[in-house]
Amino acid sequence: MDKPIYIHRFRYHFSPAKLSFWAFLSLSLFYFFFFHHSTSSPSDSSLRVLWGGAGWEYRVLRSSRPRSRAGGHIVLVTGAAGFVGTHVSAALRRRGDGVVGLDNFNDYYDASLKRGRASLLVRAGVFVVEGDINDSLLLEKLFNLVKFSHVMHLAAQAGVRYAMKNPMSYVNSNIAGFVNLLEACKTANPQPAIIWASSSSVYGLNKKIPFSEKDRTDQPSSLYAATKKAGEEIAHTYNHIYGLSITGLRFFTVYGPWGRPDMVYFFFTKNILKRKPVMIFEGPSHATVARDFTYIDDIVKGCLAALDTAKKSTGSGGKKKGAAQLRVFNLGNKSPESVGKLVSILEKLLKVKAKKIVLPMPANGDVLFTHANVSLAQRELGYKPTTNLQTGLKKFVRWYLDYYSDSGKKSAV
Ligand SMILES: O=C(O)[C@H]1O[C@H](OP(=O)(O)OP(=O)(O)OC[C@H]2O[C@@H](n3ccc(=O)[nH]c3=O)[C@H](O)[C@@H]2O)[C@H](O)[C@@H](O)[C@H]1O
Repeated sequence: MDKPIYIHRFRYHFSPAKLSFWAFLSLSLFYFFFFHHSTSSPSDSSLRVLWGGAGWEYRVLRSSRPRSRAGGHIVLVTGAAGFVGTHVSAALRRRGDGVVGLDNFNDYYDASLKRGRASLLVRAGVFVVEGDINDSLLLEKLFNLVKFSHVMHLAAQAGVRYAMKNPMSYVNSNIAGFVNLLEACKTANPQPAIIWASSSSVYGLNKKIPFSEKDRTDQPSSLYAATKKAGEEIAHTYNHIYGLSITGLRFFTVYGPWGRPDMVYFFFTKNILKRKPVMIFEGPSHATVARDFTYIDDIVKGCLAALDTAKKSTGSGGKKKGAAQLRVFNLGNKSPESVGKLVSILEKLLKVKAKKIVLPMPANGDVLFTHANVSLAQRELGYKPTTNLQTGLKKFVRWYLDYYSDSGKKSAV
């Protein structure tokens, strides 16, 4: 008996070879558009472009959703794979805010540490977009996709001494990148409120201690400090012209687990463990060099409080509708300690005697002393640092030993 005609037609169209071909083609197209499709950025061909596509948009949107629909901020965190950025992103997500991270994963220091932090964030439910704050198209795309209520801007070229080696990286990130971000924020609808990382280094050669927000900041001693000071002036302009609500936070030498390997507490730990010498700088006439070392958990609390107390920006469509909030706060520990004391705490925690070399501080942009007056932050943000250097370093050392324990895989750089 003849088979019905439709079965022949079926066989003709769906022979095993053709079926495999079409299946392969559809899967490739799906994979390409969902995971790999990226948009090119003509604005700067040097920027690595790793964003765009339906899958990427889906991840951005999912990450931006607050846990509960009622309330909950929607925050873009720049520098999310950085030291402070990771801790702040995780804390925001833990309490239920929607968080989208952004980071260019540059190689200023060991990028695998940044990848490790980003993996932590993925597990916490935060998607970190790989891209640069200088990429206007990317920022435009993100602001079109998500109505961010806040931007926590922590992406920056950090480090005081590196500014002598690579000055332009400070200009690119801390000035050009900041302006590019503010341009995107000013045109966004709604305009987000911005909280951003300034630095204790803006006090520069200021001699009055403890440093208060009212003290002079017109004598930066490093290019890093000068770019952060420029950021504060730029913030003033965007607040004044466009009604952006902006809060600058002057961080004082932040340290802790998942910290930055270019900072003293981190590479001194590495050197002590490897029985290599540590250089302790001293000022003229053997003056002690000291810092108001501030533990990361205290900084995170300050960042979240600044975000929670930020008023809305007043502009829309790039136009100011009324005066907007402009603030700056010190976030320090109120309790400076000498670098020598830091070394003696590390020696005890690591149970290794350090090979100390004391030498005059080179003319590298470092200042002798920092000490925060945090009474403004205490009054307005309820900021109250609670971790002393001994306790904070203990937590850092515990993390360090654990993270670098399988030293075959990771090596501190
Ligand atoms: O608060 C800030 O705004 C800045 O804090 C941090 O800068 P600093 O306070 O300079 O911290 P860090 O490098 O750990 O040096 C600590 C001390 O060790 C001394 N120092 C340095 C090197 C050395 O070999 N020996 C030494 O004694 C050195 O003279 C200094 O006194 C951030 O890096 C910076 O990005 C910014 O956020």
